[in-house]
Amino acid sequence: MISRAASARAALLARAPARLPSAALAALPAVRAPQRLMSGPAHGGSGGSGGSGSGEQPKPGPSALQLPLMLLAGAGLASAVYYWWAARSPSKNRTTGPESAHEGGPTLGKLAIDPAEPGTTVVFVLGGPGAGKGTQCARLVQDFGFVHLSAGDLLREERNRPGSPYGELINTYIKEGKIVPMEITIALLRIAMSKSGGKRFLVDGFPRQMDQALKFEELVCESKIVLYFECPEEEMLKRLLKRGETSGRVDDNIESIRKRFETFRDTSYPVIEYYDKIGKVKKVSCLNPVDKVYAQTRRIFDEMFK
Ligand SMILES: Nc1ncnc2c1ncn2[C@@H]1O[C@H](COP(=O)(O)OP(=O)(O)O)[C@@H](O)[C@H]1O
Ligand SMILES: O=c1ccn([C@@H]2O[C@H](COP(=O)(O)OP(=O)(O)O)[C@@H](O)[C@H]2O)c(=O)[nH]1
Repeated sequence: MISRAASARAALLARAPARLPSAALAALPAVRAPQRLMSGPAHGGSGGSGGSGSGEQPKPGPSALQLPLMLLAGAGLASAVYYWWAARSPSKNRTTGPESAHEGGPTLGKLAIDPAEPGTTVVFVLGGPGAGKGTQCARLVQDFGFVHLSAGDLLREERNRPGSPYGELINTYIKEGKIVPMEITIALLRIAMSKSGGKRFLVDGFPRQMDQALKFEELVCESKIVLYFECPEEEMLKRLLKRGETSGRVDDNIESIRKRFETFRDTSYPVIEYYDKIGKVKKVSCLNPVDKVYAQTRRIFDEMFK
């Protein structure tokens, strides 16, 4: 089992995109704690992730020339955070900044990525865009007392935070269906985990890329299982276009949806394959009404977490 896992991991890493280029470290802002943590079905039973569309502040789109420059700048900035972060790491499992993460509120630049408390349970909730991850998570929160953390919601909150230097970058990545550099997402997740005070987490929509999975598990916590909501693209497309009628999300439109599907196929699905090879994936078909999907999901949680 271990050697199969190791070889699967090596193969996937070989397919992972190259690291971002290095750049100078910029001064980094305070990260506000997300509002929906403990019970707030971040996605809402009917609106799903679209719920996070409230407060959506579409920004003027970049021109064709600006876009690659913004992506490059964003990548460089995030990369700088990563290298700074890695360079200061005194041990493999713990990365500590020069000052306390709690000094004057957590900041990305000063953030200490502490491992999660012993006894913490993390379930990664994966599936294509619009499969129904958020909808099912909201039900699980009610019945099993998990804290629901949607990585997408956390990124949208950070994007909307006045003064965030990541706002434009996050917005561009989301609109383009690309994956925001993991340094930002892992930091936001870790802050949300510690602020929640909880011990059991549904980490929804993350990891979307193999290196994110490995880094999160190295720094924060191993996942207990991976709940995979399987859904054909045509069904997800229908659901997303419907959600787009009210979500106000910058990416619930046909152009962005196509790009998100491509990213899911090429970059995120391999994460599911990796966890499947090591026996961690629990697959649920989403091609049924919400209640029926939930009945199957619930059975898995009854067995594992009751
Ligand atoms: N089983 C289902 N059948 C029909 N519609 C669904 C189902 N599950 C979710 N939806 C709807 O599809 C859309 C996407 O669901 P959501 O939970 O937001 O997906 P995700 O979090 O995976 O993007 C929402 O509008 C939601 O109400
Ligand atoms: O770990 C994550 C989670 C989300 N996203 C970005 O946020 C978007 C929306 O993700 P979310 O999970 O909210 O929505 P879904 O695509 O599942 O409907 C994605 O397409 C990515 O651009 C990201 O970069 N990293």
